[in-house]
Amino acid sequence: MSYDALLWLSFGGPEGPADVRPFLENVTRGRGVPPERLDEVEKHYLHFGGVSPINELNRSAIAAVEPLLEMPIYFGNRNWHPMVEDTLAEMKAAGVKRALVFPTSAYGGYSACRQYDEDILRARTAVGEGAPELVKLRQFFDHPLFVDSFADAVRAAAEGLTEYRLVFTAHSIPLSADKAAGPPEEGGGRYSRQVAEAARLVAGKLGVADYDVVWQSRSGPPQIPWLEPDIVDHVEELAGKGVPAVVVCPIGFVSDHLEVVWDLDTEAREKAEELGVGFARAATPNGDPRFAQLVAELVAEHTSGVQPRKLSDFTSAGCTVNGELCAPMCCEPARRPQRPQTSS
Ligand SMILES: CC1=C(CCC(=O)O)c2cc3nc(cc4[nH]c(cc5[nH]c(cc1n2)c(C)c5CCC(=O)O)c(CCC(=O)O)c4C)C(CCC(=O)O)=C3C
Ligand SMILES: [Fe+2]
Repeated sequence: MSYDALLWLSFGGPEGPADVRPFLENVTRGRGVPPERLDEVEKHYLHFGGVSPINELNRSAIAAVEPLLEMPIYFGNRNWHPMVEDTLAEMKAAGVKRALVFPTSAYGGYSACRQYDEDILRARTAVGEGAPELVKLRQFFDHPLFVDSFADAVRAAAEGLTEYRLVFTAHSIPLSADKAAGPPEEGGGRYSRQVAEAARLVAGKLGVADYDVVWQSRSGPPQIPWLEPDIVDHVEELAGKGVPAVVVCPIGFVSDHLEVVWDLDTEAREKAEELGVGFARAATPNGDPRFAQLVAELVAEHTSGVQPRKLSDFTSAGCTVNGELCAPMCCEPARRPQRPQTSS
């Protein structure tokens, strides 16, 4: 099959203080995130001048992939400019008929996979007649280039530390969302099981037998259970056990965006320093040439019949056409809690 372009589809982030609130409104529309949490998260963004690193990181990763492909790369986001519907309109105007889509998330689950299908659907609906056909690339949490990149990043972060605990972290999601992750017949938990598998593969590369998998960046009302433990609580627990240092590997993310530089480099690091625990954070793959190779290889699976490389036994998933689901009822969005109506 031939393709005219690659659409790089990401989350998006604000590029100035005035963008922060409207960006957060876009992210949380209809999701039952309490306003207090939004106020809190707004402060995290304003702490960095209202600029998330995510758009720049995507632009530099795209620049690294461009020389490896024989097709142009377009950049579009779910929550902030360039918005994917505008990008798709531009693609149509440029004569693109069929494109591959690289979503900047390695995992399954509603937020990590299915929501990108919804973005594809939304963009194609907005563009209407003549919208390019969009084929999404598969999940890559178990690709050897992804695993190797993280393994080397942990090695580099741990340099000089003689004794440390290796801690993997990924974005928390509600337990109900994790239960609904994957097709129902699989029994749920596709997101948390894939995160655990990626951690196992990286630890295996490093020859580390004992490590932890924890979660970060939870939001939503406190009465709703999310994946635990939280990274900051976990640092506290390790300190209580006398662990001298932690090396944190953000296995759930591909770039050093705000959830990484705030929740890990700021909050978790401050907690570690307060408790006298050494703290080092492994880099995410974004700046590693192997990440560019990974994207090029996922593309080549479609354009030149390259055999998919994967290190786990998980069923390959995520690759669908025009925002279709991977399977019936796959990664159903969890029912959002009803918020009491406030009159204004
Ligand atoms: C699984 C997952 C990933 C990894 C997969 C992927 O990478 O796609 C991810 C990535 C990201 N999450 C990000 C930012 C935010 N996520 C939020 C809220 C939420 N995330 C969730 C899940 C995930 N999120 C969930 C279940 C919520 C609750 C609301 C809802 O049910 O949808 C909120 C709202 C405020 C808050 O409550 O924190 C913000 C601002 C940024 C951009 C950072 C930047 O700007 O640099 C990135 C890459
Ligand atoms: Fe998020």
